Amino acid sequence: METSATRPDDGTVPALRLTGLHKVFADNVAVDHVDLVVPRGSFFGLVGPNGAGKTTALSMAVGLLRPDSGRSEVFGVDVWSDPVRAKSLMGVLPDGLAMPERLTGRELLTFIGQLRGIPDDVVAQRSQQLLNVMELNDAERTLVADYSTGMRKKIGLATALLHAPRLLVLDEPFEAVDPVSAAALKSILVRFVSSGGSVVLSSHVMALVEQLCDTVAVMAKGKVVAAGPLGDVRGDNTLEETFVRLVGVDSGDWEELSWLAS
Ligand SMILES: Nc1ncnc2c1ncn2[C@@H]1O[C@H](COP(=O)(O)OP(=O)(O)OP(=O)(O)O)[C@@H](O)[C@H]1O
Repeated sequence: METSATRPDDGTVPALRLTGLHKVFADNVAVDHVDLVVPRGSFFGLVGPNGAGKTTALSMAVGLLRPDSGRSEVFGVDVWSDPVRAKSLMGVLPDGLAMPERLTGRELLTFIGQLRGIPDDVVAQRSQQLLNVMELNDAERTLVADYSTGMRKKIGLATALLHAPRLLVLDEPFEAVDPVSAAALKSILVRFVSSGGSVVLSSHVMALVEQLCDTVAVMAKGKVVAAGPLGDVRGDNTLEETFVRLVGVDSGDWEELSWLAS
């Protein structure tokens, strides 16, 4: 049988392929046999309500959380059987990224660059450029421990980009990022895709996904309920309308909160 170690990347394998990915926490099925294909060169948006399983699926996809079953391949390389090679191809911004808190932004980039085996002069040059673009220059002498949530997202994205990956997997990259920084991040990601990179991001902001992404998947209760090119998934509706139709709205029992009425 052909293995990921031998399968050549002939230019047609997808950037990311999830096959039968499954994860149960106690008796809670967080991700339920998910199949997903992220075409190379696509800007892929993963949406779903709170608790749908997005973070769990992405964590398994990038090798941070071991699946109960199923597999994840990055450009044909199995993330769990060939993690070093798979991780060299992708940059990851996980949810709640744990970072060495007692390093400054520049020190963190230098540290990550050394771990990645990138030559020192290249790390220094790329770090400066990333700090500039992320508008973290003023904060380069600030310890990560003292960064705001949005600044942590930005330095996290910088660490994900440092080794020039071919695929970026970003869990809620715009959460807590101010509009000016968000515009800068968007333009970095758009340029990354237009130069041949592939991006997968999760978000709750439908307008942002519609603006950036050409391909989307909607998750609900651990399953993928729709996936494909944005235009096919939303049809003549907005993504938000499609999302609400697919996921359903549970408006709850307002009577329970009658004490709120003045
Ligand atoms: N480490 C864990 N231990 C136990 N249950 C977990 C764990 N991580 C996630 N879950 C559960 O798995 C389900 C999916 O959670 P997940 O965080 O993947 O959803 P999500 O779609 O990313 O949600 P959100 O949009 O709120 O971030 C939820 O029911 C959650 O409570």
